[in-house]
Amino acid sequence: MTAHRFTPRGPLTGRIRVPGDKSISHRSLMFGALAVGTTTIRGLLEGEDVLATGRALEQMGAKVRKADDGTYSVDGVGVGTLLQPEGALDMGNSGTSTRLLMGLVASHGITAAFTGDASLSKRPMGRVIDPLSDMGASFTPSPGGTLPLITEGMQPAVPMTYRLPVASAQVKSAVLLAGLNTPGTTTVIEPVPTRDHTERMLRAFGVEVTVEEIDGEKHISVTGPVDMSPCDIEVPGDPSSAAFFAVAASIVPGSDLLIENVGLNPTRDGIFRVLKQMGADIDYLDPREVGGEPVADLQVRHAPLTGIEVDPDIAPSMIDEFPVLFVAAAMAKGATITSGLEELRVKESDRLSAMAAALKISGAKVQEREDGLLITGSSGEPLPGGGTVTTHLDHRIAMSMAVAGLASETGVEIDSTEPIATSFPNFTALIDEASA
Ligand SMILES: O=C(O)C1=C[C@@H](OP(=O)(O)O)[C@@H](O)[C@H](O)C1
Ligand SMILES: C=C(OP(=O)(O)O)C(=O)O
Repeated sequence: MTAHRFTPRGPLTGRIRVPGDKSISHRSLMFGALAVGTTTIRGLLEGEDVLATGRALEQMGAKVRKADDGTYSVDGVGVGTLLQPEGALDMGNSGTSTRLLMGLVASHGITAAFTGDASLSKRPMGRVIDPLSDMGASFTPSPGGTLPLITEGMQPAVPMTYRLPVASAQVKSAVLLAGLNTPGTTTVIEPVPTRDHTERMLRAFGVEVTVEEIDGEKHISVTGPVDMSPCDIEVPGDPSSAAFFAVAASIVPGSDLLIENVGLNPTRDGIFRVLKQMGADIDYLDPREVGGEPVADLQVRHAPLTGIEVDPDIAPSMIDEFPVLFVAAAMAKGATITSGLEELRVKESDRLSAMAAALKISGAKVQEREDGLLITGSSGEPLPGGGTVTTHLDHRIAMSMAVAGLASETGVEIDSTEPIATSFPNFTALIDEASA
């Protein structure tokens, strides 16, 4: 483990470009593997999670290549013809890889073992095992419904209508991906909207996806088995990565930073809406479309923030951004109250307790509640900093507390910087670049 102290620096200025969106990168590789022919992907995130997806797809017959100019290509095997993988599929730290690939395997006549790191091996897989079992797949999980586990697919699988019991794009996508090779119509009912990259990108690969709104709920259907045509994809910048820099520029005095090419899909942009409600100075420049997704350049200037009560309904559109929002709240004037965040307890770490502990060690006033945090901010005063923060193999805890370090008196030490490569390999280099 490599510990690192993120120390206060000058303002963040200039222009930076964050890497490609993690959710879109996973899906572009998976759908490329299911198409017959060659898909090209520009701007793929080369984070550990996405690379784990790529390796697993290669084990199942796809060919993933990187050209000299950085463009990736995927030679797909076609829906229904994924190959039996020889060894276990090592999912590393990635919940998205695991749950979506379990969905794919579930409707193919193959058996796959899924393994992962200590963090991933604690995360609940019952949420995908339940619906995929109803479609005919069999599972042998570890006690508690966790990894390591074996998925035995069923071909042909049985179509179903599944109402999501938790707001989860991963569960939605797992069922829809199983539906691609299932004869008949598979429908997911989504009471609360979650990120819709699966629906958008399947259409780009030639799949008919219907979305009906009934009594305020979305009914999302695919009718299998489908044929998928290859596609040229451009991956927009990841709003979840941009969020660290939006908060850093908001809380470090004198900052004026342009973050280029940030994805602003309405199912993902909650963090920017909440920061603006708190008084952040964020402008969207040159709004446009990249790869079927809304994108803009974000101009972020330092601004005094005020605590708010965050509407729990916005949570799904910023589910990964709460750790860094908590850092913004710790620097705001007054109290920030969050609720309805039970899902944060089953991410790479228990993000409510990990962030409460990390912020307290750094001198912030935090009260942990069952479903959220109550944070009383410092009114813009730097946090004292000091102790070493435990990141629990969680990239978002590491990067959030790195941002806190930039606005602290003495810096914040992260126990391990390795998890950062999961989603944002050049994070530290970009901090250096923006604060040079
Ligand atoms: O579908 C996806 O790409 C993701 C969905 C979210 O997880 P849940 O669906 O479990 O909320 C999110 O936390 C994760 O980083 C990526
Ligand atoms: C929750 C996350 O990812 P995953 O579920 O794919 O591990 C994340 O990136 O914050």
